[in-house]
Amino acid sequence: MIEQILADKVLEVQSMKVCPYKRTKPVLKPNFNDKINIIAEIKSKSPSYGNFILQKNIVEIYSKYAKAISVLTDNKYFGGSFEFLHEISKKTNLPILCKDFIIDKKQIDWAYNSGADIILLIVRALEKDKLRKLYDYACFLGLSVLIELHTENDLDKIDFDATIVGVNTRDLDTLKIDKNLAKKLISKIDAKIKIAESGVRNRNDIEEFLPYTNVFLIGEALLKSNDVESTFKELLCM
Ligand SMILES: O=C(O)c1ccccc1NCC(=O)[C@H](O)[C@H](O)COP(=O)(O)O
Repeated sequence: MIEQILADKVLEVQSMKVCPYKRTKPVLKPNFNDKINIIAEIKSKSPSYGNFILQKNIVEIYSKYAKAISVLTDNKYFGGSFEFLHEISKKTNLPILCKDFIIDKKQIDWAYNSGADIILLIVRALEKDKLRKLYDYACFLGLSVLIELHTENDLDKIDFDATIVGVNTRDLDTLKIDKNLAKKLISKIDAKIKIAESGVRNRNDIEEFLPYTNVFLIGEALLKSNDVESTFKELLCM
């Protein structure tokens, strides 16, 4: 799956124009100092789930309970766009994570100007040198960077001091969730902020990861909920 996504991304990047937006607000730094911290994700669809029906007041609810909002900007597989991120950034005071398959500086410029505060770099998607260059460029713009790992091999590509490191429980080829592999990997990371990403659906999943981290990137459980506030309360143990 990931090979196809990346091949499509190369074509998308080649046809990218200059971003029409100009960033006006300062870049926000995420704060994950609560007992449980949720980065709540907005996407219209995903390859593993299908289509989501987005509630009208979703940004408002997320802003009440989450510590940051993750916005998918990939269009083909997740139904997102930079325009969508730009609109969301105008409606919240939370830091925004631009979640995309970033392979080029141009995408970082779009993320920055559209209002993102954090970008995602997926280690599996990048050569070691490219990963470092994109990381340095995002830092130069003042953005935070979430470095995403899937396997232990990914660790070999990180020769810099990554502050925010996430472990995605979803295998990018099969799309299957493996929480045990993720827990093993997360315990090997020495980063200031560690994030458990994907497949966190309920309070039990949170409890399972709490010995390893207290920051969670959650999309599906919130997006398919009929009562998003109650789902937040369950996940946050309120
Ligand atoms: O979610 C997918 O189907 C997917 C497929 C291929 C590559 C990436 C994919 N997901 C990206 C993510 O990392 C998740 O959107 C994010 O961690 C939230 O996960 P979830 O809570 O399971 O929606």
